[in-house]
Amino acid sequence: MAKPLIQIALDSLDYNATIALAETVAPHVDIFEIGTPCIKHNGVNLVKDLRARFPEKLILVDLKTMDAGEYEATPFYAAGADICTVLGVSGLATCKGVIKAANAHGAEAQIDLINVEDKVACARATAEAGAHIMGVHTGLDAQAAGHTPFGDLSDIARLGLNVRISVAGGIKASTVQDVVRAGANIIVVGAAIYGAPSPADAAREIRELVEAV
Ligand SMILES: O=C(CO)[C@H](O)[C@H](O)COP(=O)(O)O
Repeated sequence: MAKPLIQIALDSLDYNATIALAETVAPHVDIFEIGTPCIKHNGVNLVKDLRARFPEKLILVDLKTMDAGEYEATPFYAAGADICTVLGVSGLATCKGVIKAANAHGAEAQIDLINVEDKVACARATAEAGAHIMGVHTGLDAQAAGHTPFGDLSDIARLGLNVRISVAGGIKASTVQDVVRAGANIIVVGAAIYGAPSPADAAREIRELVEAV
């Protein structure tokens, strides 16, 4: 199996700090995630800027779309996004809209299972509808309440769906190898990199741990 990809969550609101962090960690990551607060704050021009600066990297725009899937996602794919996210709780019609926009641009749609009651049913239905990536995600507020994505990751991985699995939610050096072993294809790391004394060293350590599994 291919080595999992490493995704840095760029979760700052500050435009220049976002670019600077991307430059710092670029040698150690595969995907730049423009986090939801960041894309809301900075808009589509940040996608164009990152695309121009890093033509070799994948760019995920964490839109967390809730309605009007095709309409909302299309300009972000047109600006250079490789992946946009849509909320599983939005329902199948909205997910299908983002999948359609992704396919029109030769790109991918990721279903974010955050706060979905029946994650297995949602994953099955959206995979059947052509979703490319299933995002197992414990959000920042749920993390603060003590939740982790590990149980959900096992539930989704064992379905054997024809999608890649992304996992996010407080992943750090001490847990990254467990999520690789549990079947994650894309590992999202935010605070454990950008909150570290040296984000470059933290990203390098994550890469080395993933490669060592
Ligand atoms: O999408 C997000 C919050 O909704 C975060 O970007 C994601 O959870 C990764 O960050 P962290 O590793 O700090 O949890």
